Amino acid sequence: EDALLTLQKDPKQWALPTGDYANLRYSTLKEINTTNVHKLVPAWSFSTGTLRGHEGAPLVLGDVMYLHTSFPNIVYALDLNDNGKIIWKYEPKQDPAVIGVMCCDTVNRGLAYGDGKIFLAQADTTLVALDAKTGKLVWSVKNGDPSKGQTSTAAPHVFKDKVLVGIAGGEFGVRGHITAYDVKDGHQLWRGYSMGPDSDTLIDPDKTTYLGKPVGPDSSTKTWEGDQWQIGGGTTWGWYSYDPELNLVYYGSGNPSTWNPKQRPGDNRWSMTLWARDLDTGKAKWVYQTTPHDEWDYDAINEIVLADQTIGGVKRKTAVHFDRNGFGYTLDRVTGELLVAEKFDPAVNWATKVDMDKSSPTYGRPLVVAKYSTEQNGEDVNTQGVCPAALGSKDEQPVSFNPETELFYVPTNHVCMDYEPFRVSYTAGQPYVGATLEMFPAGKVLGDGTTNTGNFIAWDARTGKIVWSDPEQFSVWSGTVSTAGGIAFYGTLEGYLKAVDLKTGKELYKFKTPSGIIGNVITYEHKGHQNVAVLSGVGGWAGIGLAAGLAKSNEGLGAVGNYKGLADYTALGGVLTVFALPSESASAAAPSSSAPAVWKSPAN
Ligand SMILES: O=C(O)c1cc(C(=O)O)c2c(n1)C(=O)C(=O)c1cc(C(=O)O)[nH]c1-2
Repeated sequence: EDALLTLQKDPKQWALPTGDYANLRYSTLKEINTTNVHKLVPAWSFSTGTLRGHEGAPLVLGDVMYLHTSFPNIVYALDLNDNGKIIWKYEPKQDPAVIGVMCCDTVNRGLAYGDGKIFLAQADTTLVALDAKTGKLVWSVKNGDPSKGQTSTAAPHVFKDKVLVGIAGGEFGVRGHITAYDVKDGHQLWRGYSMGPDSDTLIDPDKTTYLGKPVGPDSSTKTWEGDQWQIGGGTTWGWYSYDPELNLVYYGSGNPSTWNPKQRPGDNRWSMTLWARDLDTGKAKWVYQTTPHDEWDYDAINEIVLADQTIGGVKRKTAVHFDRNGFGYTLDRVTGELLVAEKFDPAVNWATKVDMDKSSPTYGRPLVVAKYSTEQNGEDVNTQGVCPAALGSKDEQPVSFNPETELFYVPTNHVCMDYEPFRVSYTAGQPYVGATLEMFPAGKVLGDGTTNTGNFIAWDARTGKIVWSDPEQFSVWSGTVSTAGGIAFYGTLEGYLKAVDLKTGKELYKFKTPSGIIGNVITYEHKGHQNVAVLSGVGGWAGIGLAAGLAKSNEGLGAVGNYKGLADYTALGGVLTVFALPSESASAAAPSSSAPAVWKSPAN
């Protein structure tokens, strides 16, 4: 029996960092709906005590909320019955040297729960299991080595009786892997690398498939020159999903190292790859590489959402993925068959399309436009006006799928770049980047007079079409939740929590929180009433200028110039804000026996 599976079906709680195994980020709660959401008010708030970027979201289990922070990754257990009074606090002791090898701010994407424990993957790659009741350390393991550039930013994911963690450090030549540990005592069960010999990747040459065909022996190593795969990147710092019926885990691997494509001939498999692995053995069932031989840093780590949809009259178990490269992919998650691949950002110009002709030698591959090929233009040549920019048409900020509208709600970037590769040599623990970038609004390339660097869109993954698109001044770097109340919530880099109508995209509510939002909105129920919670705290790659105090336009791996306007709207600081309807409208909307007391001051 899988207790977590039962727990995630209860909309009163938010038990997984992704909401549920499928990563739908959908809630059946509907007390807050299209007609009353404009009345939403902050009920209580909590300063996390750290300043830099706050990604992810708290967990809610019963009357307790578990909250994490940016480095040094403090964990709080907060009492929901007492406006967030601290039940316990855990503060890891970590060597601050790790900050120097974190590429994109000192973010952490959150906690996981299972077997009575709260799991934290610290920046220094230590995975700790804390007693959920007391905060006492139960066990800890080292998953990597920061002196080699290995760090942790992703949330751990508990699937059944295993806790899965990834590794970051693609800009330091780290070879990516995903590792499963036993929730009980932390002993390692399996580790699957993104690249290397079949015994490392846990690929079976005869059984693991790529677009329906077995991959054959040495499918990874033969696409690299010599032993370059050993420093090949393909890190695993995104969100993972799990299908209990198929017993398969889904996730994506990141960019090949270095960013200079000339230095690593070949397809660089299996970087930039969507993976389906057996939860118990780690064995790969299928792989699909979105960007073979990456020339732009289009990591494929973005989440894979498991939604069941009817496509061409056939009911499918689909896997939907919005890649950094600007294509929205729909695959059959049982077989890895490619069903749809279309651009979800109108700016995308590096490829004309993904070849969908099964008889073609380039089947399943993007058709690259020569002008935007940093490989063809070569080293020390500035390839200009490539769309999207390295941070993609979407980065790690997760989408939501709404089963009622059958649409995906997608936080996107609308940013292009100039990209100049240069030669680098590898030294363990030193940056191994190999390109300089400059980023700017996509309108500069499109020539349409627009200056927005984000859009919040609704997407139909059955056809690969944008249904509506709301421009945002800045990239939408916050994750989304959608509800049975007909609303999607997301945050903006200026700091607004927003609610929009699922059908039309019409803005129904906004509230300016204390700092820019790069966290993911969640919703849960407490004492009979629906609450919405979000972490503010500007940072991440988009907010790195503010978070790390950088000012030169091409600093922060090229992001600083593009987002410099943020300083006119917001400043640093981690704060959780919890929203609810005021008591009169809440009772009118949904009569309840329990007292709607969350927004009353403790004095009442
Ligand atoms: O290659 C890597 O290992 C790696 C790690 C991370 C990270 O751990 O945050 C990011 C990236 N790459 C990256 O390419 C990227 O766009 C990015 C954005 C962010 C963020 O939190 O805003 N992290 C990362």
